[in-house]
Amino acid sequence: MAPSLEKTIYIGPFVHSKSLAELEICTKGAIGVDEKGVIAFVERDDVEGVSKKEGWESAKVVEVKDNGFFFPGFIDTHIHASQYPNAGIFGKSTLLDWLNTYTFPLESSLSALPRATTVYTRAVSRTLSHGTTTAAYYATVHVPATNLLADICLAKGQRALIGRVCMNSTLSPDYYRDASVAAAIAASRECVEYCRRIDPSGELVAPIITPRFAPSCTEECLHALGALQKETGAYAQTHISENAPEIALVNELFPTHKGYADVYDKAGLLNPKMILAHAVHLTAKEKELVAARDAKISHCPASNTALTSGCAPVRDLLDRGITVGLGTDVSGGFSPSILEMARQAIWVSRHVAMHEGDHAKLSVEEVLYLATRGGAKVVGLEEKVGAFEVGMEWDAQMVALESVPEGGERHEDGFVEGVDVFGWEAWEDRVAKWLFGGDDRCTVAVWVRGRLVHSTGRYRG
Ligand SMILES: O=c1[nH]c(=O)c2nc[nH]c2[nH]1
Ligand SMILES: [Zn+2]
Repeated sequence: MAPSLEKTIYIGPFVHSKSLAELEICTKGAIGVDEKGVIAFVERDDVEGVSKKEGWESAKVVEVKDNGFFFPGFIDTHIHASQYPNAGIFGKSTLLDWLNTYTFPLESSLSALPRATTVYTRAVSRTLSHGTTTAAYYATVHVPATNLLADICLAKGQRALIGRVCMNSTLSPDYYRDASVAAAIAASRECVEYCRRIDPSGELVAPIITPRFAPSCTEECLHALGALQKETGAYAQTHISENAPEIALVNELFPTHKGYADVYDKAGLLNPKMILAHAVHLTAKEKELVAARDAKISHCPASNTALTSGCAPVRDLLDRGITVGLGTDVSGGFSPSILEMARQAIWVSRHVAMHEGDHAKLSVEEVLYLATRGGAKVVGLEEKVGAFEVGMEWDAQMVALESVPEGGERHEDGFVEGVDVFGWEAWEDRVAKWLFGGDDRCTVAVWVRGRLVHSTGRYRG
């Protein structure tokens, strides 16, 4: 059960997605959030009257300042908490050599709990500070360290799917892999049970079955994980069609299958509760299969560029009715910020458009939808988070475009921390300036289910 909170009215401009193509920008809003962190009303006109609403007379009031607005919390649909220390370290590697050079050694070192504590505490705090209120995490193969990540998310108040990584094939290094299928399943089951013990409602922390990717798992292991997903009703996540040598490897390892997506499908893993990261090079037939199974896709633009994997065809995926969210994919991706991913998604779509035409271009509205409502659909939380509607939960961030420090002043030339606002910009343009020029310095405060989970010195709540 969520602890009882103070009834609060959030007053000021708010921005959220109404649909893929449409943002609502309300320049004078008031949102009432009840003791359970649920949105009780959204007022767009009579803001002055809200404190006289019956039952809300003594509610706390939180106001936006500094040319700011409330925005839904971001949803990171694919992030390796265990790889956070390596963010930005990838050299000129591509996926398969990157895994062996940078990634497996780091992940393996997280068997040491003190090290895992440091890494996971920083990863969760850092993502919260960037406005990420929900994350689908990969941990490592280690059960105690994976459970520790669940503890940290619960304590810090971030919604999280916690994935213990399964990798039993001999392609994984012998210093870092599951000893057998039975051991992989037993360890995964332990993590599922642990998450459900510490958060029986699953409101904040829930388990996610995590075959690393097809080359890391034997066919028998993938089938056993499919069965475990069915038995537990948990979500699942994996990687798919990230780069060409990886796809060639999958075809070599699974010669009787009809391609990468078919490997997961035959294992019972291609279903509405599966999150597929990357999906850069799916064939038309595979996209049809993913759409038919209603599996979800996490678009990881920074990672796909960093590891030179390719440009994911997001417009095509959306046109086919596939649900898409954004993933930082730290540390294939260099940044823990979903705002940065939204920006990168726009850039990648421009590169696709250079070859395929303007239809491929994603707009500001569209990438902000992917960052919030799209992500919420990917993780099955679309009724609860991703927008400001009555009955949804207050997972939100207070954005300040300009931040004049308390007691401080503008620099004499007008310069302040944040995004320069001149005052004459249309609101749509302010949002675009945030998307392209903003960062965590603009994220003044963050709430999950009405609980304040991050704030900076500039928050006056
Ligand atoms: O971007 C990625 N990051 C990983 O850790 C990984 N493992 C398999 N495939 C992967 N892709
Ligand atoms: Zn990944």
